[in-house]
Amino acid sequence: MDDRILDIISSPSDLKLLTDEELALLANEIREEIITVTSETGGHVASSLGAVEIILAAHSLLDCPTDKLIFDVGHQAYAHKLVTGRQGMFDTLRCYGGVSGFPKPTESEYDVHPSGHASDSLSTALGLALARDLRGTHERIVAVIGDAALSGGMAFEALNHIGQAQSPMVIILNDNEMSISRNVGALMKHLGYMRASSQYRQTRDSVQEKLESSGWLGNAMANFGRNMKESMKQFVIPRSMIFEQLGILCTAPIDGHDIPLLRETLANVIDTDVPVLVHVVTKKGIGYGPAERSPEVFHGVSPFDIATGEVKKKPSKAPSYTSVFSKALVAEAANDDDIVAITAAMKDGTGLAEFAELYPDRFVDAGIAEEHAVGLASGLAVGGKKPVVAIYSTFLQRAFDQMIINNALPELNVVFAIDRAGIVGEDGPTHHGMFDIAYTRMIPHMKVLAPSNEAELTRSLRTALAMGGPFAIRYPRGEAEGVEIPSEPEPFELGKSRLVREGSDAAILAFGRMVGRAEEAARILAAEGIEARVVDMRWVKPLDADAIRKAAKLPLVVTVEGGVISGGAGEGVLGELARMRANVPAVTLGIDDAFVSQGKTDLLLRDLGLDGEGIAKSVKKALGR
Ligand SMILES: Cc1ncc(C[n+]2csc(CCOP(=O)(O)OP(=O)(O)O)c2C)c(N)n1
Ligand SMILES: CC(=O)[C@@H](O)[C@H](O)COP(=O)(O)O
Ligand SMILES: [Mg+2]
Repeated sequence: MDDRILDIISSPSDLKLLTDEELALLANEIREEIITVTSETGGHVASSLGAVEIILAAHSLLDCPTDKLIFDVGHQAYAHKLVTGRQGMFDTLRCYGGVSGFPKPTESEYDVHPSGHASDSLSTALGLALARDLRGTHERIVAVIGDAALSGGMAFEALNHIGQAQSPMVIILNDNEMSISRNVGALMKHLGYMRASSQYRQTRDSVQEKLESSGWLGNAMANFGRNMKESMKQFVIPRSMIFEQLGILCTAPIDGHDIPLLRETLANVIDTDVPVLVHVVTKKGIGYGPAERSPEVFHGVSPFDIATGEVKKKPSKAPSYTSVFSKALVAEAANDDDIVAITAAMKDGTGLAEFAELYPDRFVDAGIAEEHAVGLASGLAVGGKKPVVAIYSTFLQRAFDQMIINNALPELNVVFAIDRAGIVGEDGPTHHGMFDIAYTRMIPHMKVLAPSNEAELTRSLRTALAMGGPFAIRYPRGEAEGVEIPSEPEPFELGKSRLVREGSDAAILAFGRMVGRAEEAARILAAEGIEARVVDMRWVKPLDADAIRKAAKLPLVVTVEGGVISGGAGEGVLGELARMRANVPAVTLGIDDAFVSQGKTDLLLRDLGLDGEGIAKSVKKALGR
């Protein structure tokens, strides 16, 4: 590619030298770069394509990094990365050791906070604004937030505070009517109303203009037009000004792909002395046909063929855990009318699309609102239903309190289907499901299952629905193990593990996906003359005390789990050993006290010493071999 404007942009201040036409050319180049790179790396294509002009317009007016540009979720910020000195390494996007898919302060001084989880940008923005006010300085604070992220509880709480605090800041609402799938909720309807009424206002104003300038129609008609305008104002304003009622000035919706209009509007409000919301209407995926046509697919996409938009499928030996869960839940729901499935804006990601299709009345998309989703589940359970709440491990962190107080304390029948448990890969530290073992097992009344393969997953769901009470089932992202799935899954016995392999030199007590790795370790060890017993512990809570007692009779006990060691299942085993006064050396393997970076899951597990080789090495070290 010759003579690209992009290649001479080393910092956002370079954008100030460009005309509107040049900025529009740059937007095209950025789109081409995003599509080229993500076709190899995968990534959040549709949201990033939709936010290019917003980012260029904002950066061309702001003086970052002194001024602050904050991104909600951060999945739309690729253009920001490209104009803040990272285009040279942009082809490493989401790769091991490469550029993060989200804003990351340790990567660039232009990245304000580690984005990844939705709806937190406004709180951060207000915090920055209050800190600025206390300092007595005048930097500009701008937050970019999507229409779906704005519906999250944290964003609502922040709006409530922003309206009261009246600290100057600009909120750019990037309204594309989409979450990952179609956006939901009353706020989304309200935004639609604002868009529609603004279109109405434009038409009405232009009609009025024509009427007023037309001698042919005469004054009487013009006055009629004016009267109509006044009466419509009363109709339009009270219903559309939710933000203004909260004390936040709000612009009429504008086209978020029109750089001159964006720049003009932002220039008008950027030196505001009150909070202002700029309502920007965009199209998710704009500039790339396949992404425009299928924004859900191109929200977060694997590598794809640019010409056709077809996702490059890796050969797989097994279905994904998510799709196994999806089918198992549909099968359970066919026999039990009380089952209700709940997602927090992740219908496709959590595999609930088929359920939603088959049982629309028993499916709830709560929006990006994990706390609410879990609270709602509790209400449904009190009302006699059996809610199954499917949420990614990392996002369920948001609903920790609701799990404890609303669900576990009253011992309600709620099943938490915790998808993306453990290392998830390219999304990196904000998305790894490292904490769910710790945060579920500490909750009284909660039972926790960690299936080690797809057959175990179907049995786990059957067990949870049959046994009742608060139940968590954790399973990982990606391909399952390729074992046969029972057509009639048999429920488990409470707190009973499964012996996978016998051995007398050490016992490896493994949880979930780590069972396969432990078996691999046992094979490596066997080749060196060390016989390790491998136990699929199945239950994180209650732990199988018998299996632990038997393990304590061997020279070494090793636990392996795909989450944090601190507070994890291994520490539960240590507790059992202590209670038994067992005098046996024990090692807990898992994720040490650190966040885990991005990259291919197998690579990250290897780094963590949680592949077969790593586990075998730890066993040998502990045995002094
Ligand atoms: C707490 C939390 N829940 C769920 C998600 C998953 N998620 C990422 S982006 C997204 C949709 C965002 O929609 P919107 O804010 O409108 O931005 P758009 O992608 O439309 O630009 C969701 C549900 C998340 N990142 N964080
Ligand atoms: C930005 C975000 O939070 C989601 O889009 C997430 O990246 C989805 O992850 P999966 O690819 O595992 O569904
Ligand atoms: Mg959106």
